[in-house]
Formats: sequence, structure tokens, C-alpha cells
Amino acid sequence: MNFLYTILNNIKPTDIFQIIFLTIFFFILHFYYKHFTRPNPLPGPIPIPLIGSFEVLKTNLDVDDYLYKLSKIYGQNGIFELTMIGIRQIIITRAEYAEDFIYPSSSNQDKHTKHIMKTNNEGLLNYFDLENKGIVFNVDYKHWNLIVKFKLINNLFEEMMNCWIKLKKNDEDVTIIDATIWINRLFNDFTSVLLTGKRSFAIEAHYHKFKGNSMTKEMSETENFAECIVHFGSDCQVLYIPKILRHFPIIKGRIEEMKHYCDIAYKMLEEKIKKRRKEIEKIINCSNFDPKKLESDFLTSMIIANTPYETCPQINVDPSLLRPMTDEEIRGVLYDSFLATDTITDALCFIVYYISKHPNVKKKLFEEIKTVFKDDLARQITLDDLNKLKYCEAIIKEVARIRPTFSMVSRLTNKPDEIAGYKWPSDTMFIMFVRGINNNPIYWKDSDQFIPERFYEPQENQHKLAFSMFGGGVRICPGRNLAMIQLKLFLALLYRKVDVELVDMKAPLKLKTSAFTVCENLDIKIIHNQF
Ligand code: HEM
Repeated sequence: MNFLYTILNNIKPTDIFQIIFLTIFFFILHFYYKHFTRPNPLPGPIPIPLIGSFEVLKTNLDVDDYLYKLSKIYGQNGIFELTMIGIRQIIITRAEYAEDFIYPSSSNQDKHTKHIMKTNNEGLLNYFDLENKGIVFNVDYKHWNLIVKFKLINNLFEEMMNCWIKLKKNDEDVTIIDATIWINRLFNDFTSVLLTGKRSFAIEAHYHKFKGNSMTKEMSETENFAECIVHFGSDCQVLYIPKILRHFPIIKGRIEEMKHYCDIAYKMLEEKIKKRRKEIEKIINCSNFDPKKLESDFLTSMIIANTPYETCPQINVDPSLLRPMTDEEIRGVLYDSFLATDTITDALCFIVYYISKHPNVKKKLFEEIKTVFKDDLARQITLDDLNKLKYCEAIIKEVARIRPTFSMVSRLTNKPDEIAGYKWPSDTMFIMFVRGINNNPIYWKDSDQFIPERFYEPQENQHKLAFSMFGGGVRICPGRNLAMIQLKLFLALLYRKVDVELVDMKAPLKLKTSAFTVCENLDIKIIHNQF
């Protein structure tokens, strides 16, 4: 202690700069020593200490475009590396290599837990209270498992089939709209019914805001909530910024703004959960309690799960997971599901854009719609109709191939493994770069051409990850069936009623990639009474 005291006493103010300089010097030296002695050096840009690459700090950076550019320079062999936000990431652009970490190996006895987590928690996940609450950002295997076992999508799918007829149709004559906002509000409303059994009235709220009408408190809250979700989706790479950078002026503002939006959205969801708990308690405490009186929506199912009132108890579940979910966990799942409205919106904007740019494709789509709905273009759409819309499905897949909304599917190795022919330690971050694989001429003829018909052809010899819209393995998107139905349903509803044109045919898509690629704005012209 005395020794330390003497040193500290002898330090002059001018020495402080030298100490700081030396600390930084040794930090940088250590960083590059580790970099140049890393296992399996791969091609890729030389990283900058702490952040990896200045590019990722740019607010207007499209990470997807950046990766696509890098994959052309460094990814010829299907694998390269990039240090992003301080973490070395191995970027995979070959389906065969992605398979090594996306799918569990059949011979591996730990096959269910192999590389199951998507990221570590070295960023700000706990600051945003996301590390073990919902599904998407969950970094805790047991929590993630508890929530996923909930058969999220099966329930949502069932409920959606009863609810989609409630979709509101726009009956104005000719309208110019920003598709990103209106589609988002439509699916916010829709998702709200699926999840809570009650509409959010997001379409109505936005309509009043758009017209400058006075809004009720509920409307303002709904619109505010939808905006919070959109903001989160468009800037969620903030979650992965290393903790140490949190107080840097350019970054701090972004983090605080994001936290503010999150807090508003969390508060609204928590209020809904508390209200529903009270409603359920009232029904249960009723002298002639009948379980059928409990709503069958997803929120109620989550609240009564693993309680004596659960109607479909889980089977084959680790007993330690058989406990009721907390409000925060339920809020996490609701939040994830509302976030998915952004993905649906972006995917639909890309689809509408590509259809508008390819009149021959639009013509074929109209023909298919006419064949399926014959002369009754106003009747309710059935699941059978959706199954017949094969060309519509091919368009959706071709757009997802050429311009995926989810380009980066990550996995963090939880033990040493051999991937792409290299031996890797645990805690290595792998990214399946979906756009690179989907557009790779090795797998797709005329890979840069928009040809929906290619999805008619049998793809028996095609690698299963040569096209991946929804990821793969155990963490594959649980909303994929619902998403496909929602996309087809929307396209059928839209194109059987109206024609759609881009306001500016020459303008490229306005994109921004955070964790997924967001369409920032898409002005379209709705032309009514086409048929
Ligand atoms: C066009 C629409 C959609 C696309 C393109 C999409 C795509 C994806 C992708 C690529 C992943 C990552 C999978 C992986 O890591 O292997 C994912 C995860 C996820 N998706 Fe979707 N998704 C869509 C719609 C939905 C919907 C409608 C829901 C639910 C309501 C949903 C809920 C989720 C959840 C909860 C996860 C996280 C799963 C986990 O981490 O375990 N998604 N999605």
C-alpha cells in the first residue's frame, strides 16, 4: 500500500497525459498483437481497436450494402472476416459452410444446444432490458427455450385465420401514400388482434394524424407506440455497441433516444398485461368459473401458461421451465412480435417496388388473381385461395432472394467446432450473409435478374440454405408460416382491388440496414377500380 501511495504522490499533473498515452499505446499494441496472432486469419479489412470499423458508427450506413461490397472483395472463398462493434465476426457466403453452424449435426449428442445463441451480451442488451425477456435478443438458453416452447406461431396462426377478415380496406379513389407507414399501421393493428384479442386502431390513429384531426389520448398513445417500434427497428444496431463506448457524445444521444422509445413501448405493453391479469383473475374468482370464458388470444395463453388454468399444457418440456411467465417475459414476447410488423412492412415494400418495376410480372399476378377469384373480387379470401396463389408466392420468394430483409443471421459458437474447414474456439461470432448466398451465381443462374418463375422449377439439387428467407435450424423464424400468409394475403387484397404504381419510377429503394434492412420511405400511387 505504501509503495502505491508513494507512486501516486509523486505523479505530477503533466505525467497524467503520459500515463494516458502509454495506456492507449499498450492497448493498441495488445489489440494488434491479438489480431495478428488470431486463430485462422481470414481475408477482411484491418480492424480499428474497440470499434472494428468506423463505417458501422455512421448513422446512415447500410450494413447490408457494406457487407455485400466486402463480400465481393474478400468473400471469393465463401468466408471472410470483419470486426464490427469490437467483435470479430466470421462472414459466410456459402450455403455449405453456413450449414455447419446453422443446423445441429446429426451425430452430435448435444445437437439441440449446438451454437444456439445468436450473440453474446457484451453490448447494451441488459441496458435495454432485452437480454432474457423476449425471443429475438435473448442470450439466455433457458429463458429462450421457455418462451419458444409456447408454440408462438401455432397460436398466432390459428387466431389470424379468425381475424384477417377484419382487415380494413381503403375505399378512396386515387391516393398517393407512403407505403411504409400505412402497411406498418395495418400490421400493427392486425398483430394487436392476434396477440391481445383487441385492435390497436393504429390505422385510424394514423389516419387522424395524417389529416391533422384532433386525436384522443388512446389514439396518440397508439400512434406513439407504432412510432417507437419503427424507430427501434431502424436503429437496433445500437444494442450491440460496446458498453465502453456508451458515453461517447455521438453515440450517447442515439442510445438515450432509443432507450426513451423503448421505455414508452414497454410501459404500454406492461399496462396491457396488468389489465389482462386483472380481467383473468376476475373470471377465475367467479363462483361459476368456466375455463371457456377465458379468451383464447396469445396474451391470455401466456398469462395462464403453467398455471392450473392452462387449457393445453406443454409436453416434453424441461420441468425447470414449467413455471408461469413473469410480466417482463410476456412483455418481451409481445415486443418481439410487434417488432416483426416492421419486417413484414419492409418485405411488402420491397415486393410492391419490384412488382411495379416489372410490368410483365404484375400482368401475370393480375391474371392469377383473376383466375383464383373469378368475377367475385370482393369476397372473403380463404386459405384455399391463398394456396392457389402460386405465382404470388414465387414473387415473394424471388424478392426475398434478390433483396432480403434479413441479411445477417448470426450464431455464436458455444464450444470449439470445425466450420468451413477451420477449427474455431468457442465464442466466435458467425454471420450467414444471406444476401451474399441468395445472390451467389454458384447457386442461381442469372442471379442478378428478377425472375419469379425460377421458384416454379424443382430445386431438388439446390442446397437448402442457397435460399433462406427465414434463417434456419432451431432458431429459424417462428413466425414464418404466419409471415407467408400475411404477405400473400396483403398482396391478394391489394392487387385484386387496385393497381399500384411507384410515384417516382426512377428512384431506387430508400434503405437502411440495422439488424435487418428497413425501407425508409416508399411513395406509391393507388389506382382504384382497375377491374
Ligand atoms: C417477412 C416476414 C419475416 C421475415 C423475412 C422474418 C425473418 C426472420 C429471420 C431471418 C430470423 C432469424 C432466424 C435465424 O436466426 O435463424 C427471424 C427470427 C425471428 N422472427 Fe421472423 N421474420 C418475419 C416475420 C415474423 C413474424 C410475423 C413473427 C412473429 C409474429 C416473427 C418472429 C420472429 C422471432 C420471435 C424471431 C427470433 C427467433 C429466435 O431468435 O429464436 N417473424 N425472422
